[in-house]
Amino acid sequence: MGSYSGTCEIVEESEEPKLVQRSKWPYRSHSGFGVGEKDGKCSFLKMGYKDSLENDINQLFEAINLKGPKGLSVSYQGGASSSSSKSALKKPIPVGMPHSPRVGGSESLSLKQALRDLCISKASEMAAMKRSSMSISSTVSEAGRIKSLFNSVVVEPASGSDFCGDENKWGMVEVSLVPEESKSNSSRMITVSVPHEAHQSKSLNQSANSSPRFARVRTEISTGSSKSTRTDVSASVKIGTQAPKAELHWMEKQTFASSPSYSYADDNMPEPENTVPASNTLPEKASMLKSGQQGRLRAVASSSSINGNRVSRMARNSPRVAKIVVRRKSTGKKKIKQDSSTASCAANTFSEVNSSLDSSSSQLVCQRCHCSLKSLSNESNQESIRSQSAGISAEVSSSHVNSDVRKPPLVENDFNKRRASVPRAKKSPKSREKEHFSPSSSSLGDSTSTSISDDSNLSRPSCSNKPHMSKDVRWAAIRHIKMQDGALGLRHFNLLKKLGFGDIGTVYLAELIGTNCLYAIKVMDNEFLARRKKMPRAQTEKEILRMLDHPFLPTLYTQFTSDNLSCLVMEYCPGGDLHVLRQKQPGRCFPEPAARFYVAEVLLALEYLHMLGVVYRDLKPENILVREDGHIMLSDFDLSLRCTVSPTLVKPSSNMDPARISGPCTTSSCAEPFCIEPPCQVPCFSPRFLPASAKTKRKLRADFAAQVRSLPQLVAEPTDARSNSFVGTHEYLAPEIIKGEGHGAAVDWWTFGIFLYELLYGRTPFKGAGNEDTLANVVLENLKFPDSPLVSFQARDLIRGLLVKEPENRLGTEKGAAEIKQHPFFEGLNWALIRCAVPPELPEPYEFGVPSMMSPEAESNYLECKATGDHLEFELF
Ligand SMILES: Nc1ncnc2c1ncn2[C@@H]1O[C@H](COP(=O)(O)OP(=O)(O)OP(=O)(O)O)[C@@H](O)[C@H]1O
Repeated sequence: MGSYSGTCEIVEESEEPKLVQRSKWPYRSHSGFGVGEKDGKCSFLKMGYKDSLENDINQLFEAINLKGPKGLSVSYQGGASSSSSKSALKKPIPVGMPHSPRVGGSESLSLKQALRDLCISKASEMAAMKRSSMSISSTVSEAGRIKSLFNSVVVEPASGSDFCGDENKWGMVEVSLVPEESKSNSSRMITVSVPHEAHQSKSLNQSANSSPRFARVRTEISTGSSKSTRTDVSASVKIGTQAPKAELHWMEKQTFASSPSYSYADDNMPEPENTVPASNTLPEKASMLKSGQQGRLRAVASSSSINGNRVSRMARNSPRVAKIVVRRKSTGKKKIKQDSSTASCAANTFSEVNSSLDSSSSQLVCQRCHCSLKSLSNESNQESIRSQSAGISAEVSSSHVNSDVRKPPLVENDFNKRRASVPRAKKSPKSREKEHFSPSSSSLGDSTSTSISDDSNLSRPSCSNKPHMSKDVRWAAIRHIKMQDGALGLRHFNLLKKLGFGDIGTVYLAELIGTNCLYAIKVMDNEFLARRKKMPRAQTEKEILRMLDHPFLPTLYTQFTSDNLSCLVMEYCPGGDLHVLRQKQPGRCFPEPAARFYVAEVLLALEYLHMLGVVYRDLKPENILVREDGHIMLSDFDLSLRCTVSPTLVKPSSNMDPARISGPCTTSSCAEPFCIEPPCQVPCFSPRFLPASAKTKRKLRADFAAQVRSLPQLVAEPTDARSNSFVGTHEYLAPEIIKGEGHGAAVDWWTFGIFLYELLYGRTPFKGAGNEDTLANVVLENLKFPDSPLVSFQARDLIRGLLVKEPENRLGTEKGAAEIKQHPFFEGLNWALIRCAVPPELPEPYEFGVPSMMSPEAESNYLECKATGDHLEFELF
């Protein structure tokens, strides 16, 4: 058919094999290969132009004469006609070159005339042909698409396999993706077009599955000789050696392309037949890709997910683009599992990241192994990288397939390996330590069910869930020990001092050995708790501590069980508690500004707890610890009540008690905050006369506050939580608890009022001679304020609003902490920045750090647990 590569043939549809056998028209692929049809072997036919023309005409005559207008089929034929399938004939086979009749202009007139006559006389056939030509046009675009991808894939016969014929191997060939230059240099390559769209590849996949002959296409994209990103794509290309069409079948073998260093095999996928081993795959092409030459096919993982069941990949070719989107199961684990080089390579990558971050990071030097612990800023950076990798919504653009590295979660893997190699013998033989996971979690189940292995702990460090402490080196210290020894136990700590004890345990100051990091460890004897039926209290405390992430609440770094002792490793507060601190104040009470500061921070902590569905119930100065920086930390949650919270929008009630919304001296003619006008009934601290402008400003602020109070309020605190437990401390018990009427979050506002009262006056308001008297006073006695010390009207007004005996009328019951925050006692306070405010001065310098009485060098600490009455005593010896 002349020298053109590619032919457009009009062939008469035939179901008779013999007719097809007669049709021996050669065809040529544009690469110069011809495929004969009979024996299935490749034949390279070259014909002279004239011979070819005459042969064509003869064949045409023969075809026209022999066949009636049963229907004509037009086919861009990639091979000789096949008798195998009628349906197959209906689909044109694309061949990648222009199609034109081979009839030229230099033939003899008689021949031309004969042809013309033939055409005229066979008008009916032409009509049929016209109908068929419509299908040609509709299929040309598809053919073009197939052609484009066909061109992008170079088919090379696999070693030992015959492209055309090896029936034993079903005509399987290896198709490798190579740079364009490689293709042009190869004289044996056949280009194959692959449809662009995923659904097309899917349909082709189906059709190819039913075809007997197909070629497997394996693509490999390498980024370097040593570190290769390999994308194995299994494609089946039905070559038209027996049927006059080609079908393509693409099946992604591997979808992992997040790093150029990965090599991966998927267990779920059957190994393709006749695939070339990875080592045989085009190293020179890999280097070409590396040097910037664009491969014919570039893999784009557009949205692959390691955890989900969806992995998408886009294969691009420039300028021809082929997209292959494959949905398949998770592959992430396997890539790590099955290729250790992957892990090591990624570890290198991470070490590079680490080194780049080192300069800006604070370091903690481990005294034991002399390695440095990076601050959490590094950890969080790495964490973000890990999570990016772990998420594997990896999109490796075609232009960045070699450089845009998605890092895998190899640190975890690395750690897991190290952990696996940590011998159990490293642990103390007498300790039976069981590690628990301590991140804040929305899960509120029991600790055994929520405890997570160390692996999970490290892959998702607790600090990542506690942003306000994310820079804390104590996280890094704990994690370092865990990575080093696999699990944390009491043996890792030097217990330096007993800080105190309560109903369910003893709290020790402890140093994590080799890190200079101090912690408060609450040690609880499980046997003792079980015997005294206090296990639920311990459990409640653990669960709540795990949830917390707030500047005025304790951070739980980790928890573990060691020798049947439950240990909670928390933030250490060196400033003592407010009860002790108050005793040290002149007059045993705090100045009002200091009291205001402390209650404000406590209010924020309570508000946060309420929003988490925790009613604290045990507010008292003993449970308010002072941090090193002077800010507070609310501790001790074993009496807390867990409940659900359903945020509601509360409109202002029209008949609100004026006492609850009173501003500064609202009933007085005086606008002074601390005036001595009779209606205020309180002496002022120091009479001041403000300039008119200040008065105006104050008035405006009061008006604005009133307007704010009149707005609807979103309440996200428990308003209907109920409990009948008799819990708390006598002097702090709310009337509804004493009366056993059932109580809810409002009890915290009662205790908040008692707390403020105690800070300001140095004693609680209803204290009696004994506990019984105290309880009776709480229920029956009216609130009274002593004459001294002097306390502002606003403070007393707030206390009055809080210590309302009926909980439904109590300040805070309706709108929670927001209602209390708006009280004039807190006017001008910047709630959002109070954590940055300068705290009240401590009465005397506190001894921060390690007490000298106990040697930090004492490495062999043992706990002795003594139960004396209802109390546990743990002693060091
Ligand atoms: N993080 C900490 N930092 C410093 N000291 C602490 C810390 N936690 C607790 N303490 C001290 O330990 C003492 C006992 O702690 P805690 O009250 O939590 O034990 P408890 O058994 O829960 O007590 P309770 O009987 O109130 O339930 C406290 O009074 C406090 O002084």
